[in-house]
Amino acid sequence: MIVTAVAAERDAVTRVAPAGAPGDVVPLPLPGSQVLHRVRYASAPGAASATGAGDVLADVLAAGVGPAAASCGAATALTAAALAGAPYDLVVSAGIGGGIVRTEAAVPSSGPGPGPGTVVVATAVVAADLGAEAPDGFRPVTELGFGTVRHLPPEALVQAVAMATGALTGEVLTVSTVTGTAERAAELAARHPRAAAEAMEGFGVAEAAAAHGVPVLEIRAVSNAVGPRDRAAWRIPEALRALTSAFGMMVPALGNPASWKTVRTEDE
Ligand SMILES: O=C(O)c1cccc(C(=O)CC[C@H]2O[C@@H](n3cnc4c(=O)[nH]cnc43)[C@H](O)[C@@H]2O)c1
Repeated sequence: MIVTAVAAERDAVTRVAPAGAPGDVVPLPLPGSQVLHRVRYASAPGAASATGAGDVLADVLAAGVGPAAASCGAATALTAAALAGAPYDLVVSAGIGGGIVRTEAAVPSSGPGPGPGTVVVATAVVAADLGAEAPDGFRPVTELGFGTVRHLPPEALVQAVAMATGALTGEVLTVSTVTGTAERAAELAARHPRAAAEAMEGFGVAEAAAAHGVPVLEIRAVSNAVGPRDRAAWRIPEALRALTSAFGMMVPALGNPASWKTVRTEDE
C-alpha cells in the first residue's frame, strides 16, 4: 500500500502503472469516505508483462495532510486488508517534501544534494516535533517515558530502492508544522544531523504499519528547501515528475517480500 497526502501525489505514483493507462486504476471504497486506487506496476520499467508474473499490485490512498490523517487512513486500509484476508506486505509513505540542504546529511547514490526534483529514501522515519518544550530545549516523547519517535525501514530495501532510483538516502523528519524560519531549520538540523528531508506524514504512516507488523518505507521528492517560508519557490510539478519517475524505477527493485520482514524501531 502507498499512502500520499493529496490526490496530485497519488496520481503521480499511479501514473506509471501499468504503462500509464488511467483506465486500469480500480477504485476500492474503504469503510468511511476514503477510496483506494488499486494499480498494477509492471515488473520491468515500461513493460507490462503478458502474464502479469512478477508484477506488483498496489493500493494507493490520498489520506490527507499531516501525521494524524495519514495514520488514520493507513490504519483503516491496513485493517480492511487484514479483515479481507489479504494483508499488505509493505506500506510506503510517498509524496513531495522539503529538502534539508546540508551535504553531510545524506549519502548520495548519485546526483547533487537534495534540491528540487531530488528523491530521498528514508533510512529512518522520525517524529521531529513529538515531545515537550522545556526551557533548556526540546525533549522527545521517548525522554518523557512514552512510545517511540523513530521507525526504521528495512535497510536492504532502502538501499535497493535508492540504487534503482538514484535517490539519496537520509532520515526523513515528520513535522506537524512546515518549517518556515531559518532558526527552526537550524534547530531541526542540529537535533537531526542525518536528516535529508522534512514532510508531514511519514511517522503517522509508520505508526500504523508498525501496529500491523508491516514494514514501512518513505520516499520523498523534494519540492522546496527547508527554511524561511517562500511558497512561490516550491517546485511542485518538478517534484511530482520525479516521484513518478522514481516509482517507475523502484518497483522492479522491491524483490521478495520475505526480505522486508524485519520491522525495527529504535528510540533516540
Ligand atoms: O498545489 C499543488 O498542486 C500540490 C500538489 C501536490 C502537493 C501539494 C502539497 O502542498 C502537499 C503538502 C505536502 O507536502 C509535503 N511538504 C512539502 N514540502 C514540505 C516542507 O518543506 N515541510 C513539510 N512538508 C512538506 C508535506 O508532506 C505535505 O503533506 C500541493
